[in-house]
Amino acid sequence: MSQTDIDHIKKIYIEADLLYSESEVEAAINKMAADISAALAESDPVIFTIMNGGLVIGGKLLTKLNFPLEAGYMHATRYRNTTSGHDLEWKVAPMIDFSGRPVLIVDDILDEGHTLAEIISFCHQKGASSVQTAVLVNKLHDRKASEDLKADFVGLDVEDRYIFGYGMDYHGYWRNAPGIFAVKGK
Ligand SMILES: O=P(O)(O)OC[C@H]1O[C@H](OP(=O)(O)OP(=O)(O)O)[C@H](O)[C@@H]1O
Ligand code: HPA
Repeated sequence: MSQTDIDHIKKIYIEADLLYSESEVEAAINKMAADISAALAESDPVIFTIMNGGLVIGGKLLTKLNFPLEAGYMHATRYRNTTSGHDLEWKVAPMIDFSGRPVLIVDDILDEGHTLAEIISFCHQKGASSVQTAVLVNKLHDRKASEDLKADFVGLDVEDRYIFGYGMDYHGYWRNAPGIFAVKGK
């Protein structure tokens, strides 16, 4: 990246609005972990993190789930480091056989929901006994892929703006931002 581009990326962070501080996000993750444990502890689930955005929430959740489970990842992308969605592109399929087992999909954000809807249908096709979803953030708007599309476990609701931090990127950057931020003017 050129210096001008990096300067732009720095400016995005400096000017962004903080929606949830690190401690607020951590509290939400603790609550998600407790709810997931209560629901899944006895069911021998397979937990798949969706890369790349799920990287932070997947890792943070896993060590708080104190019961037997298998963990893996899938990589699918719809935004490809831009700020608007396209068709879903599969990059890495799951490597753990989950047929006949409950699956929990973990991702950073449920925005329009096309990504989760496709992944849920893929897991059913491949024989999961049940498919549940956990997202750190649900974006509030009326553009969901279908009206009844909701995640089973949600950390926080966010307003209808472009957000980054805790795994969510702005043009590939700031997945590492320690809080949930909204881009100024977006
Ligand atoms: O609800 P949707 O409108 O489908 O958007 C949500 C998806 O978009 C992001 O992934 P992205 O395609 O940006 O890839 P990334 O995980 O590599 O950032 C995010 O991680 C979700 O998987
Ligand atoms: O608001 C967003 N931020 C980052 N990644 C995303 N993927 C879908 N929506 C978003």
